[in-house]
Amino acid sequence: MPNENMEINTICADAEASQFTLHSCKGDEQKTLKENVKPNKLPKIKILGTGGTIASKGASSSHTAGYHVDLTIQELLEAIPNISGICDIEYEQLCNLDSKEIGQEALYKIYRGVSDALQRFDGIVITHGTDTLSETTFFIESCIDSGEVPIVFVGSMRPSTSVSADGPMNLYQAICIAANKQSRGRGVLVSLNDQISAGYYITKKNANSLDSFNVRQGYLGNFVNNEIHYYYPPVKPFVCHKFKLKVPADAKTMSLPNVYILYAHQSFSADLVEAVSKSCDGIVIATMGAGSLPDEVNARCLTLDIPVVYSKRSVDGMVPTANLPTALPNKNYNVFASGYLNPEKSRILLQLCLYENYSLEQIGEIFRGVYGGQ
Ligand SMILES: NC(=O)C[C@H](N)C(=O)O
Repeated sequence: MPNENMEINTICADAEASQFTLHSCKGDEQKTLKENVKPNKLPKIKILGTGGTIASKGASSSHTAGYHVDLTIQELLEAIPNISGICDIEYEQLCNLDSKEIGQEALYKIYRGVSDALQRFDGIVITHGTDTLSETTFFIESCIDSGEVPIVFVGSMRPSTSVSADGPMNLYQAICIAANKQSRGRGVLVSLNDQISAGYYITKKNANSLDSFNVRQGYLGNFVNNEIHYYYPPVKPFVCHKFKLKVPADAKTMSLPNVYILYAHQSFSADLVEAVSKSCDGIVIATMGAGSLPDEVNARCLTLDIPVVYSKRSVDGMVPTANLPTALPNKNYNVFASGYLNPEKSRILLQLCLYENYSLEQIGEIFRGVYGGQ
């Protein structure tokens, strides 16, 4: 349960000194205590390690590519400023992978790790590679109702061995964010490069820069010099459909249906789409513009027996339903627009719909929900 008694406001420029003020939230008796006065109860934060660049080492301090995952979550925690005045932590290594290797088994471990921690902790922090971070955040936001407990994902763009490695500061900030009362009720968050973002919307936009995550709907707040500034009151994306992942409690993994992503381009082939459709349960297409595909591809998609989601190559913007092809007579309509979702998030949403055995009609409703329930 969230800690009702304590609100933490960090006020000191010197993080090492850990001079935090602790405000008792009980009625009128608002007291300000220095960190050396032992608080009764600090927020309890669970930290789950999964790997990524944040847990990587390179060949030398000037290398920012070609590194490998080599650090445990304990070693990562040893490299950050003192947090003993902020929260009590417990940590666990779920896996230690570059995020390109995260498949259903690792994703399920993260899901289980978060679900278990929700019962006993006030906040959860997950270290994760940035390449597929937005897929995991979208999956967790779609499958877990976290109530008041913030779930904060964090990664880094530089390996731990590089000059000006960003990992330790990002991790420190993520823990502060998870422990902060203002973060309650905000669902899945991402802490990276001093920004706090919404896990549902966030997307990796730059393959190299420290400011790699930045999307229009994404930023919720800022972390500066130990201060956390949210721009809005607690909010979760109201377009997010919550799925109940029905997996037996003793299962080691889940088995989501196969959904493939195809990237459209000039001369994009209808035969390719049809050939792929024979070996999967659904297709997502990164269309040109806002749902544009050659007429022949549109016509072929409508004849398939599996759902096809039209997403987009462009990082920003959306695919409106008005750009979908017109239904064939006497054939169930199997083509859906992804709205604001990029291809990889559309893939997860379609996988979850298929896992639930939703009908084409229900899948249509879920995807229309992405626009805000139109
Ligand atoms: N910056 C990173 O974390 C990239 C890394 N390849 C990963 O996703 O694990």
